Amino acid sequence: MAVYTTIPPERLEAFLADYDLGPLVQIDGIAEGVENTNYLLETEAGRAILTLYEKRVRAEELPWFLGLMQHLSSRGLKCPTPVIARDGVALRSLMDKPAAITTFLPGRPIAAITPSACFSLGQSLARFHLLGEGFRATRRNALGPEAWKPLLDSCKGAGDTLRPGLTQELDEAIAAVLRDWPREGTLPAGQIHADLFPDNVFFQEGDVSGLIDFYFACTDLLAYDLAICLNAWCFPDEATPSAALMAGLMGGYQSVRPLSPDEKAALPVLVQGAAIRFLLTRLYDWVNTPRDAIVTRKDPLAYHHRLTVWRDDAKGLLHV
Ligand SMILES: Nc1ncnc2c1ncn2[C@@H]1O[C@H](COP(=O)(O)OP(=O)(O)O)[C@@H](O)[C@H]1O
Ligand SMILES: N[C@@H](CCOP(=O)(O)O)C(=O)O
Repeated sequence: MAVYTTIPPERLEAFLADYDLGPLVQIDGIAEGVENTNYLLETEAGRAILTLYEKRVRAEELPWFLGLMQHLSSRGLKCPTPVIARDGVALRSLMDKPAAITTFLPGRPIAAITPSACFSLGQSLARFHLLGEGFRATRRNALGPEAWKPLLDSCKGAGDTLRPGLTQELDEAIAAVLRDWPREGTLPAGQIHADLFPDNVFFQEGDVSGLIDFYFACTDLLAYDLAICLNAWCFPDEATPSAALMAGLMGGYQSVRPLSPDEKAALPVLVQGAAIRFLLTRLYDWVNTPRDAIVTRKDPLAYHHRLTVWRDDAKGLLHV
């Protein structure tokens, strides 16, 4: 569920009066998503998404996220763009929470991941990276390598209840990955999406029709974004890697932005880092989400499987 805040009709009407969208035809709460409250708005001007930003997104960072979306969509990336109100401002307040309207994107997440879907995803990811070049403001990755050990420590050994020995194993894996992590300035960096999972990519007739959910986006290594996608898209049963899906993703990406030899050489450590990052945030949520919460907790061990696979032979699997 992702409707944490309901809006009385008179508050909505007053909010919409600041826009040039015409009268409201219909409003529906959107069940998908976990972080924010999302509504599908239908006005005389067409469809749009109304988002009320809930606790986990820091209000002071919203101008950066909205600015990046505006920058990328105005340069042709298929992603939501903030709708500007009559006073020229996109980020507003509704029900005492930050709120914004963004454009609606057609399409749906893909039902079954195929090599050609991965190719199309790779192309979109590379375009994101190239088009992000002109967006100068930066945002540090709050879930980057230096955050992993504190995140593990904050779980206070709870991982061992999911898998005996997991805490120590992760402690050692983090240390090993940090030792090999590319030094600052050695690989191309820029704006990355950082959470481009299958639920955040819409498809129409087999091709990507839109990228959504920019609220983990940050400034980091471009190849790390590809490493996140290799984890999220190329393990169809959550444990076994698919060579065909990886080839599709790598091929699509490199058809738009070829990786440098240094980026290729770093990919084995970047995929391990990406597996650790999602394992840890899922573990944190596993420990800290009340059992009766309506949100479905995601399985941390799915990323332990991936980490094991990468540690075994990332170089061979990725052909780098
Ligand atoms: N621009 C958009 N166009 C169409 N649907 C959208 C758009 N943005 C969000 N949605 C819908 O809202 C859902 C939740 O959005 P998302 O940004 O993933 O929320 P959360 O940040 O809460 O996880 C998506 O799965 C999708 O169905
Ligand atoms: N993609 C992350 C969780 C973040 O969820 P989202 O709904 O905001 O994309 C994971 O799978 O662990």
